[in-house]
Amino acid sequence: MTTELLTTPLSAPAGGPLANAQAQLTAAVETLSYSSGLHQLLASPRREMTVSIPLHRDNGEVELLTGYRVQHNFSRGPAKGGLRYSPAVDLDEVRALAMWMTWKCALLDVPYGGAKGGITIDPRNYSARELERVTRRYTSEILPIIGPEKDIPAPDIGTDERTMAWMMDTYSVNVGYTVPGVVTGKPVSVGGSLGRPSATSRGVVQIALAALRHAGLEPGRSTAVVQGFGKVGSGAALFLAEAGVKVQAISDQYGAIYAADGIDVPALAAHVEATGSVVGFGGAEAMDADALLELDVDLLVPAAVEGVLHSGNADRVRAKVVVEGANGPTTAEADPILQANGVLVVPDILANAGGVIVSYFEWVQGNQAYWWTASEVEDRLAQRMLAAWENVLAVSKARGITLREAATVTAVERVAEAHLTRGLYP
Ligand SMILES: NC(=O)C1=CN([C@@H]2O[C@H](COP(=O)(O)OP(=O)(O)OC[C@H]3O[C@@H](n4cnc5c(N)ncnc54)[C@H](OP(=O)(O)O)[C@@H]3O)[C@@H](O)[C@H]2O)C=CC1
Ligand SMILES: O=C(O)CCC(=O)C(=O)O
Repeated sequence: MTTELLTTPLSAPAGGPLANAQAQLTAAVETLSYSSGLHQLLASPRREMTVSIPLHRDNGEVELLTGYRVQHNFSRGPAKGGLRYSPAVDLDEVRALAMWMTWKCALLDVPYGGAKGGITIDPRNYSARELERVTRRYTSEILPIIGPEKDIPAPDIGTDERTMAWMMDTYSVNVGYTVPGVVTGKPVSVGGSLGRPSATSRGVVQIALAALRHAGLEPGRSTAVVQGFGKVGSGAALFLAEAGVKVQAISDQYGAIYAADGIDVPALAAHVEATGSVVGFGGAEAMDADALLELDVDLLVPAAVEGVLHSGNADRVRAKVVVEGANGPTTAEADPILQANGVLVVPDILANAGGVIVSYFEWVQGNQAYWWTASEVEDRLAQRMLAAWENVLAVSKARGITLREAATVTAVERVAEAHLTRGLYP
C-alpha cells in the first residue's frame, strides 16, 4: 500500500487531544505505509451522537446540559469505553478518547472497538439526585446506540459504579428486562466484577514496576510522583507504596503535597475522604502542582487529565520513566522532547488498559452468569498486562521506534486487518 496524502477529515485545534490522537495515528499510518483512504477510515468516528439533557435542579430551575457518545470503530467487536462528567468535556475530546479506546482494545486483544461518552458538567456542583436524573436522561437519549452487543459504557473521570448502576437500570427498564452487560464497572450486587475498581491502578503499577526494571531501576529503591488522586491515581499511589516505591508527591485539582521520605498513602486516602482534597494533609508539605511534574524522581505517573506534559514543560521533566495512567497526558509535541532527553514513556493505551481488561472480564462473566474469584481476575489481568508489555517492547526493539509508536502500530495494524478481512464493500 502507498501513502499519498496524510490529511485527516476532522480538523482539530493544535495541542488539543484530538490533534494529538490524530498525530499518533498519522505516525503509525506512515510506518505501516497505508493508503490515505485507509488512513481516513481509521481517523474517522463511525458514529457520533450529541444530545441535550434538560435537568430539573433541586431548586426548581431548569438547566440544559450537553452530552456526547462517539463510537470510533467496530471492526473488532462492539464499541467500548468510559463515560466522563467534567466541565472540560467537548466533542473533540470525546472523539480523541474514543479513538484511543479503539487502539487500547486492539493492543490488549480484547474483542471490542472503541467509544467514549461525556457530559459537560462539574459533578461536584450537583446533588446525587440531580446526577441520577442527568444520568438517566442521558442514557435514555443514547439508548438506541448502546447495548451489550453494540456499545458498552464504563466509568471515567467524574463517574463511578453508582453512575453505571443508574445506566444499567435505565436501559433495563426501557427494554423490559435486566441487562447487566450494557455497562461495566457496575457494583458487584448488580453483576459487577470483583477487582474492577482497582483494575486500572493495578495494571498501571504492574507496568510501572516492569518499566522501572527495564530502565535498570530497582522498585524498592525508587521514588515516584503521582498526578491525580482519583480512582486511578489513588490506587496507583497505594500499589506503588505497597511495592516499596517511595511516593514523594501527589496532586489533585486543588494542589499538591510533598514528603521526601514518602507519603503515607492510606492516611492520605482517609484525609481525602474526610476533606475532599489532598491539600492540608498533615503528613506532607504543600508544593506547587505544576512543579510536581518536574521533580527529580525515577517515576512519574500522570493520572488526571490530557495534555499535562507539553512543549512548555517537557524539557524540564526529570523523571526517568513516565507511565501514563491518564489518557493522553503527553502531547505530540512533548513526545520527541522526552525521547531526546532519554525519558522512557509508557503510553496510555498500554499502561492504563487494566480497566478495560477487567471490564471485558465483567462482560464475559455477566454473559455467562458465572463469577470468578478476585484472585482469578487479578491473575488474568496481570498475565494480559505483562504479555502486552513484552509484545510492545519487542515491536519497539524490532522496528527501532518508541513504545508509543510500537503500541499504536500494533493496534492500528490489528484494526486495519480486521476491517480489511471483513471486506471493503459491505
Ligand atoms: N477509571 C478508569 O478505569 C480509567 C481511567 N482512565 C483515565 O485515568 C484518568 C483519571 O481517571 P479517574 O481516576 O477515573 O478519574 P477521577 O474522576 O476518579 O479522578 C480524576 C483525578 O484527577 C484530578 N485532577 C483533575 N484535574 C487535575 C489537574 N489539573 N491536576 C491534578 N489533578 C487533577 C482530580 O482531582 P480532584 O479529586 O480534586 O477532582 C481527581 O483526583 C483519566 O485520564 C481517565 O480517562 C484510563 C483508563 C481507565
Ligand atoms: O472499562 C472500560 O470499558 C473503559 C475504561 C476507559 O474508559 C478507558 O480505558 O479509558
